[in-house]
Amino acid sequence: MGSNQEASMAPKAIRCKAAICRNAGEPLVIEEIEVDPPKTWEVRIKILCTSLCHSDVTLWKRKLGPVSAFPRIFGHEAAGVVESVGDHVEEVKEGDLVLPVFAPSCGECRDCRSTKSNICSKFGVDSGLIGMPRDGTSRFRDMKGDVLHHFLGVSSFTEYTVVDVAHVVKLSLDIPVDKACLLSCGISTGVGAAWKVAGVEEGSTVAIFGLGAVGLAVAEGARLLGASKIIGVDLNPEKFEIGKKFGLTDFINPSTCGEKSVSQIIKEMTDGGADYCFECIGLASLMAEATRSSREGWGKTVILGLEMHGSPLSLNPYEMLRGRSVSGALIGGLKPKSDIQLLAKRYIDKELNLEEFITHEVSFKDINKAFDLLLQGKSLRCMIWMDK
Ligand SMILES: NC(=O)c1ccc[n+]([C@@H]2O[C@H](COP(=O)([O-])OP(=O)(O)OC[C@H]3O[C@@H](n4cnc5c(N)ncnc54)[C@H](O)[C@@H]3O)[C@@H](O)[C@H]2O)c1
Ligand SMILES: [Zn+2]
Ligand SMILES: [Zn+2]
Repeated sequence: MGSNQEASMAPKAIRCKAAICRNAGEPLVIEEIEVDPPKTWEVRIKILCTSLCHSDVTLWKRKLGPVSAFPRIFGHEAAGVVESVGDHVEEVKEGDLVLPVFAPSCGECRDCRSTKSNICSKFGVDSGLIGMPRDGTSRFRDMKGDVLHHFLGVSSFTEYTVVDVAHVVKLSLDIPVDKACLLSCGISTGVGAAWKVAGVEEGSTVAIFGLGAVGLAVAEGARLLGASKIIGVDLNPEKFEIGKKFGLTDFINPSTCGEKSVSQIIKEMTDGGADYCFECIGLASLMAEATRSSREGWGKTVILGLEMHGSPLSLNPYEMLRGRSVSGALIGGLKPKSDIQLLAKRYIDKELNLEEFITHEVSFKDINKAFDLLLQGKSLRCMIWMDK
């Protein structure tokens, strides 16, 4: 084939619509942008649907620091199809259903080869935080030619995005795309934390601080693993009714506890403290309270919340000496490329409840409504459809 023909077949930049955040905390603006072709090891994805996770909101609000960069394309929970691939990409091809995920896996580093870790040490924790993970540059430009920053290796609030193949999970086409989308972050985080990080056992007691999609996915995971008591803690009383669909058996509203602390009440309800506690809000004070709610001897607390204010966690060492442990996890300790496929299968097999997490749907042009709904505590996940 002549070089002219080859050049004409090579993927070109695409013009499409994206929801851009120009300044921290400001509503997103739908603008036309240009998305570069995928470079070596990269995949260009046509996003079909995306949803809003609280981590988007926390970092959308943040004005300063290394994770803050504007203008930016947020979004990291999505499903799409491969539009084109760069050199060396063999794992996926045009037309495949894929999830872009914020947690990378190279498949070769010490962590990727170990069953004990899901934190790829080749790419590190900040992979793709504001630019492409291998060279730090952007594949997005606005119509003035100015660079738009990436977000968490994904940037899904755009009709087309480019991600590194390390951030791609391939799924079979038999899962509906909106259910698949949920598995790209929040629901995998919660279910994975109960399953892989805590290892919840049959008959055990569980306490969950924060009943958003992540907290309720912990409940769903604990329900599937046979927990006997699943206590939810949330300031929003409406979360008890909805939580029952995911196996919640008890509810505590911290604002109506009177003299007693939440940990005291949990200890009374569980004969000494819950076997497994989870923090799914993002407040250091509640991470400590969750730890105090866990049982002496073997109680384990799993931190999932992204601390909203960057505050440090303060624990009483005497309480820790009495046999408690604390750990944290990204994306529920899952190995994204293999474990998310297992969760998709459990949905197909009608075991894992995904439907009830989608409480609202909006078209892409109304993306700011998804922010309002989450901030008002009305939605679990609002599905944002690109073609509606
Ligand atoms: N570790 C990970 O890999 C990972 C992945 C996804 C999300 N997250 C984090 O998990 C957390 C939850 O995300 P989400 O999308 O479910 O959020 P969400 O906003 O849907 O849910 C948060 C819940 O916490 C409740 N809440 C807020 N303040 C409270 C308080 N002081 N006391 C009791 N309840 C309170 C709210 O009413 C709400 O129900 C966030 O911090 C998010 O950044 C972490
Ligand atoms: Zn998320
Ligand atoms: Zn790796």
